[in-house]
Amino acid sequence: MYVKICGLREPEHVTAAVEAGADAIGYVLTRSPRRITPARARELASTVPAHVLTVAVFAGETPEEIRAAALEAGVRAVQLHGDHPHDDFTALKDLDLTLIRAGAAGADLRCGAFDEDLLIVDAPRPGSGQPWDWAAVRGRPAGRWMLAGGLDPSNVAEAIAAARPWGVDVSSGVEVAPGVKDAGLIRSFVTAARAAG
Ligand SMILES: O=C(O)c1ccccc1N[C@@H]1O[C@H](COP(=O)(O)O)[C@@H](O)[C@H]1O
Repeated sequence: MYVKICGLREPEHVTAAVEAGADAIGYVLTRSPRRITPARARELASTVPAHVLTVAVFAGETPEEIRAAALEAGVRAVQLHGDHPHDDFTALKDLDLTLIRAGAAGADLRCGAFDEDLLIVDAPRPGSGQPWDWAAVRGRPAGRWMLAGGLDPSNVAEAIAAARPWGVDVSSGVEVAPGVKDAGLIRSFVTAARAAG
């Protein structure tokens, strides 16, 4: 089970995620209580070992804005959340970064449909922490896809059993307040996801 922990802002939480065995770590560079600057993301990403994917999260920015911020942040992947057209992915292809497409269950659920490398199937409101009907997508997404939206250490096993994803992605569910992560919750989430997967 591939595990991504998103919305990290503090070095101790990056360390907790890496030590717990997370496969990917996300930095939100778009409008959100978790937003950080590309410079801060670079600082946080600089300590992350090469086997962990560092991801910059965007929602609605232009390919030019995404390109500039991702290069400044020095990440290994970009996540385009929401209604980004196929052309936005094409425009970023030459960056040679892992491309992640993220959207709600109404979108095209074939990983690779927009030339992306990974797909995230999320709740209608990203980063809201609201659980949704995970079982509704069971058997529908194809390829390397992560389930997101309202996951936490106590429900991730149930969500995995319901949707049968390739991976899981969490933000609010490992926080004690919006934008404030908790190292213990991060560790519990990774452990629970791995045990269930
Ligand atoms: O986390 C955010 O604030 C955010 C803002 C804008 C786009 C994406 C965002 N995060 C993504 O939302 C889900 C996690 O949601 P949840 O909080 O666990 O319910 C995940 O895909 C994040 O990458």
